[in-house]
Amino acid sequence: PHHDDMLFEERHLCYLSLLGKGNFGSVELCRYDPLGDNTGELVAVKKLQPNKQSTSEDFHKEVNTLSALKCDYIVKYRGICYSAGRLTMSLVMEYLPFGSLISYLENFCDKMNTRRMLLFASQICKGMKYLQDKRYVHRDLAARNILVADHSRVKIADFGLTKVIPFDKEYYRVTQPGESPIFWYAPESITEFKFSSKSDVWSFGVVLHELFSFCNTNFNPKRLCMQEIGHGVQGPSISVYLANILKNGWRLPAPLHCSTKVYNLMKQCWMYKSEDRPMFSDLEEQIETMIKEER
Ligand SMILES: C[C@H](Nc1nc(-c2c[nH]c3ncc(Cl)cc23)ncc1F)C(=O)NCC(F)(F)F
Repeated sequence: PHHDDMLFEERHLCYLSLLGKGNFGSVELCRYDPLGDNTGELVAVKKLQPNKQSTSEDFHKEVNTLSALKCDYIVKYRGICYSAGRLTMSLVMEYLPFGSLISYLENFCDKMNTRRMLLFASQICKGMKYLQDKRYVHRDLAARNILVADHSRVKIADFGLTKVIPFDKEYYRVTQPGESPIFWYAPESITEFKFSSKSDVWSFGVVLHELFSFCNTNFNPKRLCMQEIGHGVQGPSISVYLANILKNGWRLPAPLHCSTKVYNLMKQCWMYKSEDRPMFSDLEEQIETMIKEER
């Protein structure tokens, strides 16, 4: 582990509440209180329950991924907590009080405006550009995996599916899809399990759609795609239908009150061929320009 990681002693980690569950285990809100006087800091503790989907090797990979990332727009890794007898390990991260972007948009809808959405979008671009420069592919970029630090700062989180692209390739190919968020996936990820920074760009376009739909559950990507595919389609054939409608040019419709310029940004991210999609640096420039033009 890196020199500035802390080793958290389990006896000083006080459980406060369950924040949420993933396909790896759960994330709990705890107070790290070595003085025992409730003055300790709040932390988010990711407990690993090795199951069929994720093993402790995956866990170590996530620790190595997270501890190498130092960016204002990526959730901060704080250290590790070994449980008694070192049977299970926990990943300790900073706690962001406003929670995921999904819950933030539901709770602070009235605070949202185009300017703030574009600010959040540019910060996600900055975080993704940082990841891309380190040849990381997130593979699960979605509003549910963006955390809100305060009313003007968001951070990318949940690096459970992140992979490093081999030095001699431009993409990462996974073997089997597992629990895939296919409605956020680029066509080449659905049909060939290929992941690259350009497939992350596609997912970023879907996050833009979620942002500008105010994460309105009636317009979430899964529901809109299933409406188009037909609710009668079930199970693994959904990805075949989804790949087909995307190949035939269907895309998520423009969210209500979304400007043409913002929808064009999404459509650039959803170009069928990955090489026709912009880089995160291009997207960041376009968004910065749009922020300046916003009154
Ligand atoms: C499984 C965990 N789920 C949840 N986490 C939090 C949360 C609030 N504040 C937080 N601060 C640091 C962390 Cl790591 C999580 C939270 N809130 C609701 C959840 F359902 C999670 O990690 N979700 C991915 C992401 F972090 F991106 F939201």
